[in-house]
Amino acid sequence: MKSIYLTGFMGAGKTTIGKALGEYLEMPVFDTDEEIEKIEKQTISEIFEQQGEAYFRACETRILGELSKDDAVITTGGGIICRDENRKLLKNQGIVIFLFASEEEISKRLERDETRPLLRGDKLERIGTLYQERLPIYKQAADYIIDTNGKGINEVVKEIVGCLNLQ
Ligand SMILES: Nc1ncnc2c1ncn2[C@@H]1O[C@H](COP(=O)(O)OP(=O)(O)OP(=O)(O)O)[C@@H](O)[C@H]1O
Ligand SMILES: O=C(O)C1=C[C@@H](O)[C@@H](O)[C@H](O)C1
Ligand SMILES: [Mg+2]
Repeated sequence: MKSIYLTGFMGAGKTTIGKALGEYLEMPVFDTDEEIEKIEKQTISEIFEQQGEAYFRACETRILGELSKDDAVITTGGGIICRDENRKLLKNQGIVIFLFASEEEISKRLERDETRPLLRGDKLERIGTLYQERLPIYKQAADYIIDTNGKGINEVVKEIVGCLNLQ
């Protein structure tokens, strides 16, 4: 089958849900952020600090193109849908599932997380601005939308499996 791509805002649970989904479906899982960290031998924060966001975005597009295998779960970085080129790759390469979580839920999940470079400074304000900018793009780039608000990891996995008729 075509690969399953999980998209969504930082903290939507792409990495967490993707790992559980891959186990459930017995499919390999690739995370674009983790692949970039392996290749660059730096954390995402270090790449942003030392090479800048434009460099990170170029790595992200390259990795997305390289991860065009079938039969895999691919979990993406929160900003992947911002580039037109990436949206085309996603559309052509697989099934795109947008993991929705409300701005309030995202703010709660990321309250104590200091690993996201784009949320430095006033975190709630940064989340608010990026969330409003990106929400329509996630929706537009998605084949399916799964609401994760108030749901546990296994519940979300079951919903994805159900909506793809894979159960
Ligand atoms: N459905 C959920 N309910 C409660 N907490 C969740 C849920 N999904 C994820 N989380 C928690 O939210 C935090 C962020 O999750 P995760 O790192 O998977 O997000 P992400 O979408 O991959 O973010 P990023 O775009 O920054 O990579 C983690 O602490 C995770 O345990
Ligand atoms: O939403 C974003 O733009 C990002 C999300 C993370 O997954 C990382 O890709 C990085 O921190 C940028
Ligand atoms: Mg992630």
